Amino acid sequence: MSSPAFADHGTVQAVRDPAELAISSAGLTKRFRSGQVAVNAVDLAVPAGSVYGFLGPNGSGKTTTIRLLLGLIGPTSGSHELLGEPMPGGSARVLPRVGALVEGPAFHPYLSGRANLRRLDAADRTVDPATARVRIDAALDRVGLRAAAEKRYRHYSLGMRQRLAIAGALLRPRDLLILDEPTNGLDPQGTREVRTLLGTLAATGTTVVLSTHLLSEVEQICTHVGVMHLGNLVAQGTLSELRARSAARAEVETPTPERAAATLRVLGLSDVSSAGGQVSALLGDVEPEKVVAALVHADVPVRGFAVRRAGLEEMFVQLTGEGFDVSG
Ligand SMILES: Nc1ncnc2c1ncn2[C@@H]1O[C@H](COP(=O)(O)OP(=O)(O)OP(=O)(O)O)[C@@H](O)[C@H]1O
Repeated sequence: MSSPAFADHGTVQAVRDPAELAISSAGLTKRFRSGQVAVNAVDLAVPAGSVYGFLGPNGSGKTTTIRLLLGLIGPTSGSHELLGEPMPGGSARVLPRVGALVEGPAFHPYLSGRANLRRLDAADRTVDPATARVRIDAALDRVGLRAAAEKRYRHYSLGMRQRLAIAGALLRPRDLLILDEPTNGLDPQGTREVRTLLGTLAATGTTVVLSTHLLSEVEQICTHVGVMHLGNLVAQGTLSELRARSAARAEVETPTPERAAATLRVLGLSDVSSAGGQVSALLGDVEPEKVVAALVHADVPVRGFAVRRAGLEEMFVQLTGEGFDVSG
């Protein structure tokens, strides 16, 4: 399976076999009546079998995109496919294979986890009530709640509550799970529980898409990432592709920063900045050894020289102009 190339402004550059994509969209756009464009020409490419982190600051359009994908709202323009089926035409065939957690299900606090799932299962008219117990037990097993199944929901920890919500989405076998901020509001223990669960689900071949505003979450559990900013998909691909794309900077430590900065500019380096005894600039296509030679040639005393690649966090800041919450 080939990997998608990074898109500079929301376009997927590599042409992929659509059959390998669990989700693909072309020009998906949502303009609300207020005139606000919440999702702007988004071309998603979510490879089958991936754990795809849909990353962006609050208000960047993640939830609206997920609602569009699930057909909960219609697009202003653009199209998309889920599991190879065009939507909304293929809804009846494809939606039973898609589990989603957008607004968590309303669980009854005084009922047990099992009884809550029973109610949820009974609301699905398309399944055979005679096999409910098997389905519910299997879902409880998958989220590790079998032993706590008879406990009342109100006695569940936050992590257990979220795992029960995921169990609700797993009452049928699913090929694709779409989860909106599944760890939002959880304590560290609950967050760990849910992340571990998502890893387990992915290991069984289910494609998992989760939206998050936490870069660390993407780094810990995702294979792929799509970055949203102001309704635009500003980058998409594997984590290693994103890392490889991050810009390299040359850093020079010198007692003559002004002369060093001038030399770097002459060589064609951009974004030259100087602070203290340190001069830094984007390398671009210039080879580091050429930079060192030019500095020596210009009689710049070089006390230290390093080439540093921006970390993912710095890169996201460059892409979105915003810091990401790196905790969690
Ligand atoms: N029904 C609506 N009508 C008008 N504007 C909306 C509607 N729903 C969302 N928006 C606006 O669209 C933008 C994107 O919102 P969205 O909820 O998709 O972002 P998000 O990335 O999921 O953020 P969050 O994590 O805060 O939910 C926001 O500015 C929001 O105010």
